[in-house]
Amino acid sequence: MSGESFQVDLRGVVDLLARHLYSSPRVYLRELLQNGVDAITARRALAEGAPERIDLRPLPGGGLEVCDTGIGLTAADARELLATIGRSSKRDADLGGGREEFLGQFGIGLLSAFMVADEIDLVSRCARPGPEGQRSPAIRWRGFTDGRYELTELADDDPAIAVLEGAPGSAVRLVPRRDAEHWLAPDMVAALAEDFGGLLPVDVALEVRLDDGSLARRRLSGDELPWRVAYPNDAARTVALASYSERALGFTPLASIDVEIPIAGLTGVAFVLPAAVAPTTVAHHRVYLKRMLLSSGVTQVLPPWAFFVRCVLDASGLRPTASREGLYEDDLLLAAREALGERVRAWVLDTLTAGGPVARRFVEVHHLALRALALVDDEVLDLAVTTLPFESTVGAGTLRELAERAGDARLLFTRSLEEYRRIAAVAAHKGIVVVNGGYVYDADLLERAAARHRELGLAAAVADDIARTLDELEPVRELEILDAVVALRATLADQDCDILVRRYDPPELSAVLIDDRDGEHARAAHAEAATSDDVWGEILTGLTEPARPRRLILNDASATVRALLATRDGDVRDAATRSLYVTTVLASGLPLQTAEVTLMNESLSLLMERALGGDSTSTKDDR
Ligand SMILES: Nc1ncnc2c1ncn2[C@@H]1O[C@H](COP(=O)(O)OP(=O)(O)OP(=O)(O)O)[C@@H](O)[C@H]1O
Repeated sequence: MSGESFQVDLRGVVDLLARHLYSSPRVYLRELLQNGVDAITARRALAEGAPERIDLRPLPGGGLEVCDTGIGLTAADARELLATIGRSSKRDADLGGGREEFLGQFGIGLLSAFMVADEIDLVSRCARPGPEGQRSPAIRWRGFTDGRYELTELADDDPAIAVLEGAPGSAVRLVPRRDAEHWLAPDMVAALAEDFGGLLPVDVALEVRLDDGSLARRRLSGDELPWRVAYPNDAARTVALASYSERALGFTPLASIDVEIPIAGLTGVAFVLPAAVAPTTVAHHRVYLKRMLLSSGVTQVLPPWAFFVRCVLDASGLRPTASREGLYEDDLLLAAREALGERVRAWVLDTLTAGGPVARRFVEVHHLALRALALVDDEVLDLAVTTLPFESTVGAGTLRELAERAGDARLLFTRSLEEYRRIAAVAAHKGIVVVNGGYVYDADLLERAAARHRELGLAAAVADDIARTLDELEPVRELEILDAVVALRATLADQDCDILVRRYDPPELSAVLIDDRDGEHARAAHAEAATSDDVWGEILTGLTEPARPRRLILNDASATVRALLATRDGDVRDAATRSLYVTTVLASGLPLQTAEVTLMNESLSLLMERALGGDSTSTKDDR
């Protein structure tokens, strides 16, 4: 069998890797810094005290030179490593992954420079001595976008060597590509270097020309990880971390949570957002790998429920993807994500258990997050019962507080906002405690709380719960309005809605609607009524028969309803009944059908005609 190699069109590969792998040309600087840092790491493995410096030098004509005090390259290295795409000195041949101490591993990083440069010109001298102990000769390697390269060994008197200042190391010079000059401008270089390399442990500096013409180094890196700095006390640390969050993330945190996951070589801080965000928000975290910024948009380090924190992390054990803009989804990342989630969760539990101002503020701002978490986490649910506020007919309160208010009675909850609206006004006046379960997560949360905390006496409200809030009329009054009720029922028969009259508070409320389209509640109430012989049974029977899906329950305490029941004008009575029906449907939060809108318009027209027709002349006369 004869082995043949792929024929590769270099121009295509260079273009593909340089321009389609990375999301922005800005990463060119990160790749150059990374090569410098790795070269320095390799050199320090040879000679402990070797200098650790990277100089960024803007060139006249718009180019940029990046000089490092690293291991350097021999001509053979350059031929093998720089001129072979995908070849890296930093890969672990046995394990396939990148070697622990280095940032790079794929052997493609240098190509990213072609996003901003037409030519990469590298001068280098290897720190490793030759076979006879002699100093390695300096080399010059020039690579072009079309895949050509030139490699020369430099004579000791070659002026190109001057840049190395007689020491080992490398100088990479970029000749700007047309239209990409701004990526190489000094301010841009400083901003990129600070963003990517601000936390690097090596000395990265930009060369700047001072007013007197002399050159100076503006240091851009070397900061200790902010969470690793030794502060005089906890308060000073809190202030420093808060101000770091302002600079790096753009907000003053409500709290900060230290995180450490040894298996991933990970340390950092999770900052709690000071304001609420939608639960659908995808959280972006700032992740460093071996203190080089991977990306400020990493989404994979926390579980989705932790949308209320933003992390700044540094990890040595996690692996980057080839574009180095995200993390490779391996078992270690999975374990790290779980551990980080656990850490944030533990903070939530500790904070809520301890109480105090941070806990109060957290519940106030991030109650949605807490509800989301309580849905999937029993321990958080237990705490939520005593910390999370719910809206109810007796005001806002935690479930524990509301259960106390309900006393021996059941603590009811509705599964939707509409249901709550329908039931709330009447229940409030009766002192019945009903919790609004209509907001995001709440219905499911209340169901879970009801099942896990039976001591709360929490139960979903059904139609007969509403029935219990309404008083029967005196028999005399029943008789009095009998004919009127029959007429009213006839009016709404074509709406498939029954009419009943009860007396309840508040008197301003003319009617409530029981909407029981699936009929389940009605059947349950009916069955209950059939087996009970007390007065409730009768009321329930009254409410559930005939079993039309909707029942409009008029309030005999309302002046409007009393007037309606008393009127002898059939047209007005019909129109008023229909418009009362439609407004009650609306007030219940139910959608209006086209037929109902028509009904409303016709009824209102008639009522207005009657009202205006009677008044128009007298109004004039009154003036
Ligand atoms: N400044 C430098 N000093 C010494 N060697 C270098 C330098 N820059 C590049 N090299 C060598 O060239 C090789 C290829 O570099 P390149 O940036 O393309 O890939 P890499 O850093 O190995 O991996 P990655 O694709 O993950 O960045 C490196 O492995 C390294 O051996």
